[in-house]
Formats: sequence, structure tokens, C-alpha cells
Amino acid sequence: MPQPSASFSVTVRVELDDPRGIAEVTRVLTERGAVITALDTIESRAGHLVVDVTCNAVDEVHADELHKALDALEGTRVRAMSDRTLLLHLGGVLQVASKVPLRTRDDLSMAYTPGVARVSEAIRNDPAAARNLTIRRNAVAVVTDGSAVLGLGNIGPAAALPVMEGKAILFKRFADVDAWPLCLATQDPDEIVRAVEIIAPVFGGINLEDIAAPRCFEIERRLRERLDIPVFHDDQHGTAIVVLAALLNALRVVGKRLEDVRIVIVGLGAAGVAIARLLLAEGVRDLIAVDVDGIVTPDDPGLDPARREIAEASNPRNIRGDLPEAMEGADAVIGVSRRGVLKAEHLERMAPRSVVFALANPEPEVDPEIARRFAEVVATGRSDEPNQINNVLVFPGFFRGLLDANAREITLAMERAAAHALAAIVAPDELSPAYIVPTVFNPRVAPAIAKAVAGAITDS
Ligand SMILES: NC(=O)c1ccc[n+]([C@@H]2O[C@H](COP(=O)([O-])OP(=O)(O)OC[C@H]3O[C@@H](n4cnc5c(N)ncnc54)[C@H](O)[C@@H]3O)[C@@H](O)[C@H]2O)c1
Ligand SMILES: O=C(O)C[C@H](O)C(=O)O
Ligand SMILES: [Mg+2]
Repeated sequence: MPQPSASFSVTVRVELDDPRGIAEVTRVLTERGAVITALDTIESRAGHLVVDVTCNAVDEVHADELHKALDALEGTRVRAMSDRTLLLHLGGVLQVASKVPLRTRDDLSMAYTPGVARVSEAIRNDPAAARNLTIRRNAVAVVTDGSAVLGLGNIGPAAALPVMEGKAILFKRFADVDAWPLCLATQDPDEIVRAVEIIAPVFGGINLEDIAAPRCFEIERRLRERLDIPVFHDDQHGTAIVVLAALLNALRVVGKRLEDVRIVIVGLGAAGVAIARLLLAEGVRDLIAVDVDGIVTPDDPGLDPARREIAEASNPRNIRGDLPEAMEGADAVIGVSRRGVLKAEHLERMAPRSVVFALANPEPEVDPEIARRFAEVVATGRSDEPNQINNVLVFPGFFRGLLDANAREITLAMERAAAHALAAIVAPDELSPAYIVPTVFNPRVAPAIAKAVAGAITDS
């Protein structure tokens, strides 16, 4: 049963003929499963009270039920009900701010003309000076075509913008990177590659986001060939790094070794391919990938090169069939597909002391409550659950490291180093089923990843 959460927080403005009725209001809300988080008095006089009650609900249906229940109370009227998350996004969540004062004509003539012309000339004479004299060394483009937005699917560039704004503020908050959302009105790989190529002079790095497989593989490869700045596909590499870190620690908790475990990946898309690649590079020997048509094998017709590579390197026991067959005896399952794909009848086939990562956003492959009946370690991608496995643990620090080191490319060595650094933030004596990855608010996360990335450049 999904629980009320802060991601679905509503404020109800209720008008009462008798102030004593507030007790009824809180009773009705609480009995119907809402979690009250604030009560604010708006108007109060004898025989009249208006209050804003803020509470966490489960979803729209639940909020509607709460509204109706309050309306049914005698002497109580609901004036309005507002969704706080939508209110938070009014006008967007991101803005551009000046780093320099603009108070006098002097300030203007340095920040802008005529002074700025000398800055431009300096760059014309030495293009490398752009790194020091512009925003470039701290700027990242968050580029999407809106084709695989969270687990919502192909919702297009306009609907993708709130998610990309969100990514940009996470970059700023956790690693002081200035990121800008760029939602492209095309899903044609040639056009996407060209668009990124021609905006590249502004940026020190490109973060591709929520571009569906298989086109994301080709786009990333072509951009890496053409650009002299690092190109990172967050859903692939960010996810693979956080998953490897979480898996290393989860296996420590259940006392198993990476080389010995059987792992199932559900959803061989952008995230699934990159996770499989990184786990195989790290020494996983028994990995099975399952997609919509069942276990992925090399004889599947029409496999793109990235999926073919995984199909050929996985499934050493040559298991055929679908999810139930793949799950037989599995020590860990990693879901990067869509909500509800994993069921109790799949999880009950797993080995004792197993691990379930259900990472689809915003709703996981399985309700964590159900998963905990079968597995010792359970994690999702949500920020309102313990053990949040989300690429936000990686991309801010990873780009901090790339930008500071003026890196031109991204290597598997950097990804592995970042994963180990992230895992190491949780000390061995702190590890438990409910604590396998640090929270994103742990201030050691981004610096540790940045350091690992920079260290891996020197090593290679
Ligand atoms: N927690 C995180 O940090 C994180 C990071 C990246 C992606 N994700 C989530 O993972 C999911 C996939 O993201 P992506 O970028 O790889 O998308 P994608 O579109 O590239 O891949 C999704 C894959 O899942 C497969 N799939 C769909 N239904 C399935 C089913 N019933 N059984 C098996 N496979 C199925 C699709 O065929 C596709 O190959 C999304 O829900 C996304 O939110 C989470
Ligand atoms: O955006 C997130 O929360 C994680 C990930 O990038 C996703 O697409 O689900
Ligand atoms: Mg994403």
C-alpha cells in the first residue's frame, strides 16, 4: 500500500462555523490516512475560524477523498485545496543570477561594454582563455529530447523541463555547478548531435538526460567523438555508478561476494545497459538481463550494438524464458524498467539473504513493503525512502571532478573509482540493511566523488 509522502503534499483551506470543529477536521483527515504536517490560522474570531491544514497524501485520488470527507462535515466548508508541489514549481525553480555588482556606471563598463570587449579580444587571441574568463569552466548543459523522462516515458521536451530544471538545481546545490536545462524539440539523433555540437562553446561538459535507449547510445558515442568536453549520459553512467556502490555495500551486509552472486537486471534500456557493463567490468560473473520480451540473448533479432554486447557477455548458464526463470535463485535484482514490473511471485524465487533495488521513478518496480518480505536489503530511487539509490548521488560530484580537472573524456576507470569512493563513505561498522548508501545531503559525497574522478584521470 503506497504511503502518504511529502512529494504529494496538499494544503486545504477550511472554514469552520465553530472553532471547536478543528478537532473533527484533524480526526477526519487522520482517520483517512493523511499525515498532518502543519496547521496555520488564517482568520479567527468568535464563531468563525479559517485554517490552512497541510498534510501528506498518497496521490490525487486520496486527496480527492480527503476533500470530500471534509466537505461532508457539518459546519465546515473547504475553500480551496492546493498541491504544494505544483505551487513550488510556479514560474520554475531555477534562475540566472549575477556574480558581480551592477551598482554604478563603473561596474557596468567593466561587466559589460566597453570593458567586456577586452575580455572577448583576449579569448580571440587565445581561445583557451575562455576557460578562465567565462562561465564555461563551471557550466554544464542538461540536454534531453524528452523521450524517457523518469519512468514516465516519451512525454516530450516541454513536459521534461521541470525534471531538467530539477537536475540543474541539484547540480548547483550539491556541487556548485551552473547547469542549464536544454529540452530539444526533436528526437532525431542527427539533429540532437548537431544541436549539442553547436551549443558546446558555452559549456565545460554535457549531461545527457532521459534520452531513451537505443538512440542514447549512438548520440553519446557520436558526441564523444566530436566534442573536446566530457559527455556523460546520466541515466547510464550516473545510475551505473550509484548502483555499483550500493551493490558493493549491500553484498557486504548480506555476506556475499560480487564474483559469486547471481544478478538479474530488469529493463535493458539506458540504465540497464550501463549497469550491466559496469558490473561485468567489476567482476560480476553471473548476470541475466530481462527486457519486455524476456531474457535478452544474442539470438534476439534486432538488438542494437550496446544491447548485443550485454547479451553476449551475460547469461552464462544460458537460461531461456522470462522474468520468473531469470529470478530463480537470484541473489540480487536491479529494476530499471517501470512501475509494478516485479511481483511477489518473482521475488519469492530469489535466494536467501537477497537484495532488491527497484529504481524506476517516480514509482518503483515493486512496493518496498512487499519487497522487504522477500529480501534483506531493499532500495528504491525515491527521496522519501531510506536507502535512496539515485543518480543524484553521483552526477554533481562527478562533474565537479571533471570540470576542475578540465577533463576531456570520461573513462570506465573514473566510473569505478567514483563507485568505490561513494561506497566507502558508509563505514563498515555503520552498514545495515537500511543504510547502504549515504544520503545526498551528506557533505562528503560530492567531494569524494570529485576526488576519485580527478584521481582516475591521473592514473590513466
Ligand atoms: N534511481 C535512479 O537513479 C534511476 C536512474 C536512471 C533511470 N531510472 C529509472 O529506470 C527506468 C528506466 O530508465 P532508462 O533511462 O533506462 O529508460 P529506457 O527507456 O532507456 O529503458 C527502459 C527499459 O525498460 C524496458 N521495460 C519496460 N517495461 C518492461 C517490463 N515490463 N519488463 C522488462 N523490461 C521492461 C524497456 O523495454 C526499456 O528497454 C525509469 O523508470 C527511470 O526513472 C532510475
Ligand atoms: O531523475 C531521477 O530521479 C533519476 C533518474 O535520472 C531517472 O531518470 O529516473
Ligand atoms: Mg534520468
